[in-house]
Amino acid sequence: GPSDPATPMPPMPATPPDDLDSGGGVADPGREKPAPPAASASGVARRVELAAAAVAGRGSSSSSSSSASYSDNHESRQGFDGQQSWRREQEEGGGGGWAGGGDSGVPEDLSAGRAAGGGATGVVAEGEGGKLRDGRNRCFVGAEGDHRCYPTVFFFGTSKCGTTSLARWLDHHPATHWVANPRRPHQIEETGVKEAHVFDDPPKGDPAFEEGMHHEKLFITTPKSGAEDVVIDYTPHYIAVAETPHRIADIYGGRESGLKFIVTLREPAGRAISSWEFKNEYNPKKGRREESRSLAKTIEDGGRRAMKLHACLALAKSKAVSPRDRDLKLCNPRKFLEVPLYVSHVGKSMYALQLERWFDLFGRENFKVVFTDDMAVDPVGVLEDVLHFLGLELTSEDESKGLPDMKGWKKITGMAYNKTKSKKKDELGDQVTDEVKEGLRKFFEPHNEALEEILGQPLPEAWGS
Ligand SMILES: Nc1ncnc2c1ncn2[C@@H]1O[C@H](COP(=O)(O)OS(=O)(=O)O)[C@@H](OP(=O)(O)O)[C@H]1O
Repeated sequence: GPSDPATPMPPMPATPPDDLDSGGGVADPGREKPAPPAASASGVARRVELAAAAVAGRGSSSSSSSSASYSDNHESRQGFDGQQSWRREQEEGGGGGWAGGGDSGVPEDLSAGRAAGGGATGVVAEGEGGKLRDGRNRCFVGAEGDHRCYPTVFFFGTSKCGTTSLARWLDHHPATHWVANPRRPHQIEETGVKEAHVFDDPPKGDPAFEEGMHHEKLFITTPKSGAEDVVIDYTPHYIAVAETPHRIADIYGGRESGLKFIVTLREPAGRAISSWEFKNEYNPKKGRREESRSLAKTIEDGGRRAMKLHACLALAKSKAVSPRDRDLKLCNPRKFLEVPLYVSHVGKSMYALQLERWFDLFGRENFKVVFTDDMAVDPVGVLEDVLHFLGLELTSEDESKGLPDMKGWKKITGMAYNKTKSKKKDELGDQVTDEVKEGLRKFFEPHNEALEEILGQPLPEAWGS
């Protein structure tokens, strides 16, 4: 992995400050995507009420700061800057938002254009971009006449596996569009990558985000896009949350839904250490480090917990427990691993346990697995592979279908993000001994074997001990 000095890494000219999160929606100022199609008269069925547009117009001003440490940090639910103003607006009934009138604001039937909820109006595109599980169209036309499509691609790390780099590389392709974060509705109008967090955990006690409101969240966070575009929900943490694949399947259906998934994976010991380093940071809002355990303690705790989860999953298999009961009840990681799951450094590196849920629901064939190792060695090749998986090309003469030349891509993929600073590595280096690293790698050996089996492809050689 990239922490291994023997592995060549591309130059990292664009390393952002540590606190620049991958969810900040940092748009590349030099890059403009071609405008998505406006609603054409022929593509328009009828006007419907779209409360979402009202929400989009009243984003919280406090949440646009790029220095907000946001990435990988939501389970804490404390001190989230956008949340308070959001809730206040909900309580005040501000502007007939999607929660207005006791209705979610999502039209009951997008394709039929039936009115629902509060004040704004919009138009529905008929029959483009496929259907959701309940028969609604995946694409619709917003209040301002712009065309929007729900995502059909989910890109979830694991975090610390180079997800930010790959997402930002992909963002340079003109056909990619990114789902915004429902707690930061202003992001809908921004271009650029942001972590969506539509299908993971609702903040506790906020009625606007209670369980079961994922459809509504998706509806308000869907970016301007055409049916031919690739709309991506990028949320590295999804892999860890057992509820997430079930929530997605409830809306889209399973294997037959046509959804695609991108998953980046890194040698698990290296990932666990990077995750521990990342969280070993003083959080001024909390007045403490998010992760205060020593690395050794993390490994001991995490290993013990992870093995219990492993045993539960084996039991569920032997008793033929349904995937839903297994994931949501019997073997929910929250019962076994560290909560918040963001500090489950060992548990989140047990990729097979997590991917099994996704493969069961959506089919292995719909997943593109990217090894971080390959991103370091052949970034253009990795990106091309991912783009092909999405039905896209690196280059095209048509500016809506690719970049004009390879030179652009070489430069773009030479950028690597979220590298742990050497100052921090030095500070924590005493704990990251060869012995600890070797111990961790040994621990993960059987899990890597399980991973190789469910992936049906060999793991990078560098993962071996
Ligand atoms: N191109 C490329 N090739 C190989 N490795 C890379 C690349 N880009 C980023 N990185 C390394 O990935 C780590 C950050 O991963 P993420 O962006 O997923 O982190 S985060 O979860 O979004 O915070 C982080 O690892 P550590 O430095 O070990 O912490 C980065 O150095």
